[in-house]
Amino acid sequence: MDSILVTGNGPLNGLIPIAGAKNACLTLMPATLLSEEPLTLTNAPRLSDIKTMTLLLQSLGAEVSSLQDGQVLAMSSHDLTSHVADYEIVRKMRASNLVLGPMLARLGQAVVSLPGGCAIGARPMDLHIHGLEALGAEIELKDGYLHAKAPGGLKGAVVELSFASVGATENIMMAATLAKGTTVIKNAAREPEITDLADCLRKMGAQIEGDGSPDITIQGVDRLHGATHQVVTDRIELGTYMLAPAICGGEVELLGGRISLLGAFCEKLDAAGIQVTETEKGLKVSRKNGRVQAVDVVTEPFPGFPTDLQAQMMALMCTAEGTSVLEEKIFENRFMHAPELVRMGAQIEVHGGHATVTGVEKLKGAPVMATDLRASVSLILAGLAAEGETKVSRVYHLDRGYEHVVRKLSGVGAKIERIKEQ
Ligand SMILES: CC(=O)N[C@H]1[C@@H](OP(=O)(O)OP(=O)(O)OC[C@H]2O[C@@H](n3ccc(=O)[nH]c3=O)[C@H](O)[C@@H]2O)O[C@H](CO)[C@@H](O)[C@@H]1O
Ligand SMILES: C=C(OP(=O)(O)O)C(=O)O
Repeated sequence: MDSILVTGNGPLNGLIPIAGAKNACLTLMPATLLSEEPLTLTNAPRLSDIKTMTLLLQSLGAEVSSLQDGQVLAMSSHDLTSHVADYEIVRKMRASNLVLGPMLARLGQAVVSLPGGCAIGARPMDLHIHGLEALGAEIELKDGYLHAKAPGGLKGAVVELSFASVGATENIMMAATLAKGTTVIKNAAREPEITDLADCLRKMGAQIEGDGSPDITIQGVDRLHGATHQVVTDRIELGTYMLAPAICGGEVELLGGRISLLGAFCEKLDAAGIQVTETEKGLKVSRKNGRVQAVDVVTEPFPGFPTDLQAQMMALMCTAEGTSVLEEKIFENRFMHAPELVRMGAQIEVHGGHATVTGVEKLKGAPVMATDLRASVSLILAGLAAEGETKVSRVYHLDRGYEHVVRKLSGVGAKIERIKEQ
């Protein structure tokens, strides 16, 4: 298993290109199942999760080719040969569940392994199931698989989500594009990835309004056609790399970045003493002056502070002036990075869903272990600001969501290398 070796090396300066969004691409790819005609995605990120989704779609009979160094995904679902999403693939990646809505809509049936819990939380699928049942699907759990069918086709309905789940909104929205009549999703998720999916579906002929607001209306159509779509910028990769000059000093421009993608994250950076300026090419980030100030953070659905940036923000707070409280309201077990940061000299106390961080002058390098995707990058950020060497093991988590981390960070002056281990 490979590891990443980081040595604290002072301020960072230069440019970092931001990739297309993993979480957008993982819902855009299953959208190909809605049409017999080809769907081409440009600006796809080169990540292991994208490879996993490629394998899943191929196992269903879709053709998926990765062109131009993986940045273009050319997909066709003309002849689907299976409607079963196998446990062996689904267990590797929860987002596999996003084939459920499209397969049900196109084929009238789908068998999808229930993903089960993961390190950050239990993550049930009840909202996906209730939403699809409201559209007329019959769903039962057998042998660990969701068996879904809609023999008479799906019918539009009003679906009120008790929580603005990203995945449930995506599954229901995709299914509703081919349902008969009108579907309204109330309390829908408003994340930029939802709007990106709606944009792509509209290019395929879907009739969708209201994405980006809590009420999305979908007028079902008989069929969708092919399209080409550029994947939106990855706001989580963007936010992660914005924190690099915030932690280390210096000035970094994030190519492709936009403030509108970041919601409350930018407001918190401003309050912490970080300057963010929109440029023609992206966002420029530097410290305003002096030490970063402690700020309190509560994770919430978009446009609130994203849970996927909580671990990275905690790394910043570890050396801020004062005490901050980070409250995790989306996932019940998303503080596993805290004990690893403590090994680097951070002062953090976790009580339930709250972590209290008292800033120290300097972190110290240490061997640490990545426990999930965002935890792994938070340890790298902390390592960049620490004295000495930090070795982050289990970096396969990192490969799920960050392409070319070593190249991108060494490009702005960081001392970072990947160590290949047998
Ligand atoms: C591939 C992808 O896009 N992943 C993102 C997506 O995950 P994902 O779509 O899984 O996240 P959700 O918005 O669905 O989950 C948010 C909360 O709702 C709960 N819930 C969800 C569905 C359900 O049927 N029942 C239920 O109780 C979950 O357990 C969790 O506590 O949004 C999360 C929240 O922004 C991000 O952290 C993930 O990076
Ligand atoms: C939690 C994440 O991903 P997933 O939903 O695929 O587990 C993430 O991207 O931080």
